[in-house]
Amino acid sequence: MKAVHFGAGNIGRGFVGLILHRAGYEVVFADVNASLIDALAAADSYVVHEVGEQGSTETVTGFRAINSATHEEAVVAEIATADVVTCAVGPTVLRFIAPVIARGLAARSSALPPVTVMACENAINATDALKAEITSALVPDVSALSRAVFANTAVDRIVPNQAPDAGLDVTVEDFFEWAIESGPFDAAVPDIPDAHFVPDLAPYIERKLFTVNTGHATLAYAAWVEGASTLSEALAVPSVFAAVKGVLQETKALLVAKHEFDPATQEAYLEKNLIRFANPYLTDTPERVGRQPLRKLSRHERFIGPAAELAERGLPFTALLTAVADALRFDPASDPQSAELATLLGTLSAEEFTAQVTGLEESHPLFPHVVSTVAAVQSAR
Ligand SMILES: NC(=O)c1ccc[n+]([C@@H]2O[C@H](COP(=O)([O-])OP(=O)(O)OC[C@H]3O[C@@H](n4cnc5c(N)ncnc54)[C@H](O)[C@@H]3O)[C@@H](O)[C@H]2O)c1
Ligand SMILES: O=P(O)(O)OC[C@@H](O)[C@@H](O)[C@H](O)[C@H](O)CO
Repeated sequence: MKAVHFGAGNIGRGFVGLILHRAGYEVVFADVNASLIDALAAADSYVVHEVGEQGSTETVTGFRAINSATHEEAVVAEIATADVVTCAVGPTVLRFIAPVIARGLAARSSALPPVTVMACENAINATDALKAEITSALVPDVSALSRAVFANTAVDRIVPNQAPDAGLDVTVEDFFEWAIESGPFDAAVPDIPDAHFVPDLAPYIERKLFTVNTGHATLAYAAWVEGASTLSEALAVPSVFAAVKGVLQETKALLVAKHEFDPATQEAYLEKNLIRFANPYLTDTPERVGRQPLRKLSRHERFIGPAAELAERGLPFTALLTAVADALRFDPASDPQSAELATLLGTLSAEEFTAQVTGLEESHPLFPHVVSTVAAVQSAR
């Protein structure tokens, strides 16, 4: 079995590549980072260090690596004969890899079984977004779409940026979860024993994004405001801990009301995540977890997504607004989106900023609350 995986970064090597290798796939990594691809192509193996209470070490072998910027034809040929295509490149990069996948599908023999395509990004229904981009790339002849099965997934494992001297090895937390929707598969689901296949992915992806990622981003932005250099250091500050716990209680209320999760089970889930965020064996930073604040402040993302639904249901969302206020203060020099955010804050009215950045409609019950939050941050600058 062969898998082509776009994005040989933290989650690519430390999660998707590892799990597919364990499942018996030969993994072909495709990435535009020349030094990373050269190192992978020259290596026989890399090591994944799983750290935490259940720490262990695992070696990944049997992979190949192709530079998709300079050797697109080779990636197209691999996709034409692959069993699985995955990606972990970031939601904003899907439109760049889609034309390559489209070409791979067009080159694929219709005699082969369809290839499974799964985007492993932190976004609701990222595979649907990838499929839409692939469709655009195939227009006007979209018949090659029938040579693929597209399945949405929810992936969860904290993989921080790696130490400069780590080489290809990756240090990851010991926890992971990979949920894949089963509906798109007619007969058999792909053979990935560490993944679980579920008929309805929505509760899983929303529980993950609105608990793990909402809490994580709240922690990152509060840590940045606090001047903390690591997330575990910030979480030890009582006011930061309270801010994170506050958003998790609000999103818990939404998840329980919307998906009928058992409240005690959801409480245990959020408590487990507080422990994950404080993992003393991992060094994770506000810069990584807060990266791309404009993406994180968008309509269906980890803050505005749940806050909007809470407002619609008449449930509290004040802790989420406080997290949004902290996000507006995120300004590391390394993050181009935070510079863009600062420019927008300085040039738009609070109403214009709210409409443009969050995508909320003026008539939405959350809109005036976000406007007030933005105005307060603007007047304090
Ligand atoms: N790191 C985590 O803890 C984690 C966990 C779950 C999900 N995710 C999601 O996985 C995705 C990747 O995150 P990451 O932390 O691994 O980031 P990363 O920056 O470590 O890796 C991304 C990789 O994609 C590559 N890339 C960029 N443009 C490309 C292109 N056009 N073609 C091929 N490769 C390209 C980059 O060179 C890089 O190696 C994001 O959507 C993230 O939200 C991350
Ligand atoms: O990858 P992002 O930028 O969407 O979010 C940053 C982190 O919250 C994220 O990478 C988590 O570590 C991951 O989602 C845990 O499963």
